[in-house]
Amino acid sequence: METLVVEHPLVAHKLTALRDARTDSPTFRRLADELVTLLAYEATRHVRVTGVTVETPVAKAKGVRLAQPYPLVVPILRAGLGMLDGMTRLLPTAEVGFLGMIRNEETLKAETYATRLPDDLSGRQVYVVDPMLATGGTLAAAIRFLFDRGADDVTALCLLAAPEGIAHMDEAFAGSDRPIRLVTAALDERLNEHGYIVPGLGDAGDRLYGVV
Ligand SMILES: O=P(O)(O)OC[C@H]1O[C@H](OP(=O)(O)OP(=O)(O)O)[C@H](O)[C@@H]1O
Ligand SMILES: O=c1cc[nH]c(=O)[nH]1
Ligand SMILES: [Mg+2]
Repeated sequence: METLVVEHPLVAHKLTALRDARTDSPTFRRLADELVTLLAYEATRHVRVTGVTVETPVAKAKGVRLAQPYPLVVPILRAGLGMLDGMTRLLPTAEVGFLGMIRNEETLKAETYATRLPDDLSGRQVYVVDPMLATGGTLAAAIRFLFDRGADDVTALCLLAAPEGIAHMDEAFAGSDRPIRLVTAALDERLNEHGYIVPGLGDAGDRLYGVV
């Protein structure tokens, strides 16, 4: 997996405020949204475009527009929903599919409880959004699901990643001929004994939407 840690003072500033345990849910949601916009700029560097010519008021100009089929954005519920609006603001013509997944907090295995995606993703470029890459079990299962439906190019955007999760992804997709990219605002130190990212930001879903 090709990993990009976005190093930018505004990203670092917003991420620091996001990590702060005193940050309330409304502020957390706003910061997550703003961070996605900054990450999406880097994450869409490989978005497929096609050449076009337009007429300016002065002359013809060569340019590009997004190629069809348009990209698919897939938030992993629940926490990934906090990154959806920021992504579609930058890619307004993208379609949106949904994957509901929850990590069993005892086994740390990901369980899928909802899927709402096109059956055929052949030739589709997909952007998966989920704030946390911890053990990597959730993201690996999500990408397997997308590959099974034919997706041929996947970029994951997350706010925080753990080295263990990246290693898991590299192992799970070793030898895959389909590109997988990860764009993250930070690579943290490690996981703790409960599978939480350290220093992390706690449970992203709970901080966005409240404890369930
Ligand atoms: O890399 P992993 O070890 O699989 O963990 C990461 C997953 O955990 C969190 O979701 P969670 O299961 O808490 O669900 P939620 O979004 O409903 O809170 C997070 O949003 C990821 O989906
Ligand atoms: O640190 C973590 C790990 C998994 N899921 C979260 O929300 N936070
Ligand atoms: Mg959670």
